[in-house]
Amino acid sequence: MIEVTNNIYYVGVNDRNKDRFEGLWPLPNGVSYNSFLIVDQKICLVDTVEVDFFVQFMERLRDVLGDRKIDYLVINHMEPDHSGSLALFKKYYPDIQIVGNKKTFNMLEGFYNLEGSIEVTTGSTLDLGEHKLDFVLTPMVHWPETMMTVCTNKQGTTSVFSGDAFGSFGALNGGIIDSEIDLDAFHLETTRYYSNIVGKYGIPVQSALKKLAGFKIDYICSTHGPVWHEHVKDVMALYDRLSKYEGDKGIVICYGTMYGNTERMAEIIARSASQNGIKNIVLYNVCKTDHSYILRDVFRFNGLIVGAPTYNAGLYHEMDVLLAELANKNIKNHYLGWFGSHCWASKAVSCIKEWNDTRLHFTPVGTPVDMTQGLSPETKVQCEALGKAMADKLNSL
Ligand SMILES: Cc1cc2nc3c(=O)[nH]c(=O)nc-3n(C[C@H](O)[C@H](O)[C@H](O)COP(=O)(O)O)c2cc1C
Repeated sequence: MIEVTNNIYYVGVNDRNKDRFEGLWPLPNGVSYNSFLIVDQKICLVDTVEVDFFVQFMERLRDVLGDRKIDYLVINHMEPDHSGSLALFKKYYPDIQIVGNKKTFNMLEGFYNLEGSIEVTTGSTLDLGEHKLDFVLTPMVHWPETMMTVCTNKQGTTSVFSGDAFGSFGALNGGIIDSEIDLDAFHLETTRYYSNIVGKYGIPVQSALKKLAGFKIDYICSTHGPVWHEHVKDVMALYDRLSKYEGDKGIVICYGTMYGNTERMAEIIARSASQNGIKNIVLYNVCKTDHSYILRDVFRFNGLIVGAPTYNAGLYHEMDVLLAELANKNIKNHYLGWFGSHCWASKAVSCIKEWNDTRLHFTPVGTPVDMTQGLSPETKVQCEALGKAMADKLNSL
């Protein structure tokens, strides 16, 4: 039995089997599906878990409750990694009252042919006895029906059940609350989770943070990763910065290459940026590093330089994929330089420019470098100039 605080129990599970979250994002350290149980005069469960883990989930519930019934199930988020157990769960607890908003109930019917019981909106409350629940609708963080449930007990301790917001990749290996865990592994994974899953929705995240500002929060209980207690302020500050797309000073240099010529350009650009005062520089081969890590670092740092060869009269397609993913995130406040290579008829450099003009809208920096065949002294000078231009720009901010 895992008590988070004052009769709020952790009843989540760990998934160390799945390779990729949403079929897309690698899970080298697994992921947790968190669910919480508030035991009071009325008993309330907040969210469920992925259906594959239903047996462990039921064991955790029974551990806390034995055969007592559950009065309410609050659904903060309908994504199937949290709602997948619902149809089965309802068979074990047929009298449970399902609490959600109008959009939750629409999805509940569509996904599982189930009916909601208590419809809430921002400002609605539910009294459990010693605990009171306040509901806060937070649409598009990161689905339309997403909401948060703020639970305050009579001693004044406030826990926010935040849905996917403030979540992290990584299974919970014994420790549940941040104070029980060495967080080194979770810092970057919280940012990778944010940038890949929530990153497109900076404006809704900002409006959710404003709604939460009225509460003095002691615990943030997300649906993935650690419960935040000692680091509530830090994780909220992180969300504030990331949702404003405010990266730290630094450059992500990302390239595609078949035979190493374009990579050589990237190395020269990186060295020049370093010599001109930039300390945070990361270099990625777009075919080698999973894009989720590149996206994460584009959110962490405000400069991006991309380069790729011309391929069949177009852009080397793995770079096309990355640029499409970046464009989907509506990233603002970022700077872009670019370069490319070709053998007989250049296309890559103009394709990258077109991506930026039409979809990315990063602020262009420096003069793009277009290399023919191999590295010449002139190309080397141009690459150095591009690295310097980005460094100068970021240093001037
Ligand atoms: C399958 C294939 C298709 C290519 N298509 C073109 C092309 O359409 N136009 C061109 O100028 N070069 C083309 N190239 C040549 C490369 O763009 C050029 O050699 C580039 O510098 C390779 O960069 P790398 O050494 O970083 O892989 C092609 C090369 C390959 C292997």
